Amino acid sequence: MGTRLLALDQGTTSSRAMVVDEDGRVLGVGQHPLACHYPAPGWVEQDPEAIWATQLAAIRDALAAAGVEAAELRAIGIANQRETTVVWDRESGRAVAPAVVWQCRRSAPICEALRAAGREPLVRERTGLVLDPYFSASKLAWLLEHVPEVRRLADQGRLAFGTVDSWLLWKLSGGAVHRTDRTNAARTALLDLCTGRFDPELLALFGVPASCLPEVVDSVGPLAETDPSVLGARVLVSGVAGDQQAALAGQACTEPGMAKATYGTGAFVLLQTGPALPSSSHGLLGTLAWSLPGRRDHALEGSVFVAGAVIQWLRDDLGLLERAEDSAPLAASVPDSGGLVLVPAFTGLGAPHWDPAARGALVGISRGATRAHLARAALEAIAHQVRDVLVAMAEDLGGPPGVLRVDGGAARNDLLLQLQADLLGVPVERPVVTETTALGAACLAALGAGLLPGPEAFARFWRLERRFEPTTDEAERARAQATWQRALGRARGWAGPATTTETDDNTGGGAR
Ligand SMILES: Nc1ncnc2c1ncn2[C@@H]1O[C@H](COP(=O)(O)OP(=O)(O)O)[C@@H](O)[C@H]1O
Ligand SMILES: O=P(O)(O)OC[C@H](O)CO
Repeated sequence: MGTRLLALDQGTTSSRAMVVDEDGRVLGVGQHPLACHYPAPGWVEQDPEAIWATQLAAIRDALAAAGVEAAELRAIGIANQRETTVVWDRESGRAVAPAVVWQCRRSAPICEALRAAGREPLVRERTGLVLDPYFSASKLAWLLEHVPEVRRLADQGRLAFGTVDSWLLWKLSGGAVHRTDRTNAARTALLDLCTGRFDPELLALFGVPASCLPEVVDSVGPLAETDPSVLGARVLVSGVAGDQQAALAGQACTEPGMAKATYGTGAFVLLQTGPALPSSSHGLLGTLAWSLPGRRDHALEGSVFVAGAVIQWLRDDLGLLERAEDSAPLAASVPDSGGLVLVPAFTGLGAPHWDPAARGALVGISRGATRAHLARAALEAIAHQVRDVLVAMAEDLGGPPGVLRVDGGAARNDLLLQLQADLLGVPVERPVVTETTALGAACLAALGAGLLPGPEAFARFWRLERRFEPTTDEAERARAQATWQRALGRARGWAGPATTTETDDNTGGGAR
């Protein structure tokens, strides 16, 4: 039997696992859905034990589908939803609070207080991020402040904090390893992007005790070994990265200037910048692409909080669709959205607007509006949000990337990708394997196990399936953009103080 790698993709809506061979050929997959809970407006939680149980079940299914025993695996790679904050008791190994999901806005008041105290520049300069409840630090601060058991364990030095990669490493290793890869650590708002270490001043700012932190390690190397009681064998974990960074690897965006967009629950655009530390004056994030021994590559990122999730909302909450894939034919049954504009700011707005108080808006409704128009407006909204990020990137870099590589669940939607190319005026390329995140985790695992010479070799796994060419001119794009900006103005600040003034100017400025 040739080399077998196991790639884990622990996402917001499901836990997936994939067995691949040394050429990135998929031999077996497993997938188990994962529930989100919404206990209050703007709050999003998950059960940490369910994260682990669904991931383990997906691993078992993938191994069975591939006809592979754990003992035959050369290595494991992990990609995970980022920022989501898990806390557990080191002694019992038990999670002691719900996982506070990346989309959750509960810690907005903590960020607001720090902003009012003038601390935002410190966070921005040191971490590359903005001061927003999206990132783990304020979520952890909230848990320490509001959950007595979390505080008590922290005071006793028994509290362990981790993003989902740490939680999975802890579980896979039977509690032997409390580590995080540097790309995940870069999303906590506690890591100094320059030194690659947790920063004491940031820890003090958010009131986080150093004793609860995981050890920060590279994205590749001998990161952990599975406990035999978990999979029935000791297996090396040799690659770990946040899912968007893993997708950047799976899309083989290894040269500076190459960009990808992943359309999952949210949409995440990352542009490779190489060893240079990226900075943005248009509301984008500076982040790590991957951390290798002796080399750190970086990326500019624009994070959109609601993308595929708006299709889920149409399906599960409004009952307008039976399946997510029905959105394409339904939207294609009308030539345009009939004037409807949907701004799906259900959990605020991410890049480049950074408005935690924004909420969803549906404007331009006329008597002739149908569910087909709404489905089309939903797809347009995904494409507009990604365009806003690409416009900000073009402003930061002096021009847009020449092509956008796409992946993720919603990238299966041909109409969405054509709308995207038309709004951007840039070709959009979809690879054969759209499970790019898992593929990227496998690439990192292969690199960490010494099977690949360097990231440049990731290109070996990438093959084009379809290219979507733009069919619009600049004037059409400008008109569509102007309408979208007006609708954005209606959504912004909605959940904030009633005095918030509405503005049609939402483009520049970036992070406040
Ligand atoms: N054909 C489709 N058209 C539009 N959206 C889709 C389609 N298929 C799946 N989705 C959306 O994609 C998301 C799932 O993508 P996935 O990459 O699995 O997400 P995640 O990694 O966030 O769990 C869901 O929000 C779903 O609504
Ligand atoms: O699980 P996904 O694909 O929605 O990704 C979530 C992101 O990592 C959040 O930053």
